[in-house]
Parts: sequence; C-alpha cells; structure tokens
Amino acid sequence: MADRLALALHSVGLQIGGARILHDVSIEVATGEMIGVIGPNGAGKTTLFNIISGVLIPTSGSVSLAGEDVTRRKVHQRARVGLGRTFQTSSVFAGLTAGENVRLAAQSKLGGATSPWKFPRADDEAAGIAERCLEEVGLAHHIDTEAGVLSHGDKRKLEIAMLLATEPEVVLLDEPMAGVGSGDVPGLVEVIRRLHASGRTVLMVEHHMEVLLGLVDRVAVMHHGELLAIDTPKAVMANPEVQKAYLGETV
Ligand SMILES: Nc1ncnc2c1ncn2[C@@H]1O[C@H](COP(=O)(O)OP(=O)(O)OP(=O)(O)O)[C@@H](O)[C@H]1O
Repeated sequence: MADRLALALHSVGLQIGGARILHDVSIEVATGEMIGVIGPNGAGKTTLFNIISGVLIPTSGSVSLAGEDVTRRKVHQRARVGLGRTFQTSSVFAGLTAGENVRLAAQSKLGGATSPWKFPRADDEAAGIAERCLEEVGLAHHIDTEAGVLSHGDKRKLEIAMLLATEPEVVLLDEPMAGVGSGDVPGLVEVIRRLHASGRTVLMVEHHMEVLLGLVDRVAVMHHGELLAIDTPKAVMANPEVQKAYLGETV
C-alpha cells in the first residue's frame, strides 16, 4: 500500500518562536484520491499547503511524495517530483493572452525561457501544450483573449490550465472558488471534477462546503493546528467533535 501513496505527511509539526502553528499532523493520500481540507479561520490549512509545497519546512515530522522524502526539498524540486499548486490570489499575467500565460507555465516545465518577451515560435512544444491544457479546462475559445478581461471563474480555470501545463501528479488547489460568481461555480466544479477523474491526486482547501462535499473522497478537518478528523464527507459531518469545532459557523 505504501508505494501507492501519492502523498504522506508523518507527524508534521511547525513551531514559530513560541507559537505552535501545526502539531502532529499525519495524513496519507492514495494515488488518484481527492481530499478536501476544511477548518475554521486560522486552523492551519494554508500552513499545511505551504508545508506540502515546500514554502515552509516543518520543524518536526516528514513529507513524502510518491514515496520520496521531500521534507527538506525546495518548491521547484517538489515540482519536479510532480507537485503543482494554485494560490488563493490570482497568479495570471493580466496583460498576456490566456494562451501566452499557459505557454509560460509550459516553458517553465520544459526548462525554456520564462520571460514573456522571449517566446519561442508559435509551433513549438509549449504552444501545443498550451492548446491542450486550455482545451482540458474548456477555455480553448479564449486562447487569444487577454487574461485580464476574463471572468473570475475563467481566470481560475486558466490557473488550472497553467498548472496542468507543468504536468503535476499531485495538485493542491487553494480556495479555487474564492471570488468566483455563483454563475461560474458549476463550470469550475466540472473542471475540478475532470482533474480528479483523469487520475490526478487532488487536495483542495475550500470554504464553499456544498461544492467541496460533493467533490471529494475524504475530508480532512483542521482545528487549532491539529488534524481533528479525516474521513468520508458523511462521516466527518456527523462527527460531534467536528460539529463542536464549527459551533457558531455553518457547516
Ligand atoms: N509566520 C507565522 N508566524 C506566526 N504565526 C503564524 C505564521 N503563519 C501563520 N501563523 C498563524 O498560524 C495559524 C494558522 O494560519 P493559516 O493561515 O494556516 O490558517 P488557515 O486555516 O489557512 O486560515 P484561513 O481560513 O483564514 O485562511 C493562524 O493563527 C496564523 O495567525
């Protein structure tokens, strides 16, 4: 079983000064599984993503990707092992077209120039990848549209296309629905569902509970820097400890 784990956190902790930010977090994610990460504000969800992606190094415990210990590896080294991530805030270049944005992401993977002023010819490999990835998120018709004029929902899809261009096996989505209008939610949900259906392993922090519960295989609940529960959506929502942690909030 261990060799089929896409991601394993073993007793991960993070202490900053006197503050205990994360404590004893252990999570095993099977290849192809989709996990939702929830928890009240300040519970440690973003910190957890930062530790998985290498932005932060834990002060205790270990992180493995596809069976490889990456605890002390840098962000770009983890990308090489197959980890990709989107952020809460948009990371697209507003002045470039959707196609150019994805080409830049593809070039970073291919090891080419990432400067927007040094595009290789349109028929190169990166351009092909860009077309394929935009197609996968349903944005092929926007290949020549300036990213800045896309709706929030389409910008989120574009970020996912940029992520796909780096060919990740494990994908971290940080609040993909944030700022997205209700009309754009179903389309974005469908893109995330396909991401999962294509066999990729997905971890998603999302406050939009209805969306999250309908998508994921399991839910990890963070509370005060600890993992309170990890189980199926149904079991987690029926868990009295989880309900107590959310007292005063709508689950
Ligand atoms: N560098 C740091 N130094 C001190 N405290 C920090 C640091 N980074 C995070 N924290 C604290 O750690 C806790 C967890 O923060 P984190 O951003 O991971 O929570 P979160 O669950 O993502 O919250 P939200 O839902 O509001 O985004 C918070 O109390 C935060 O103030």
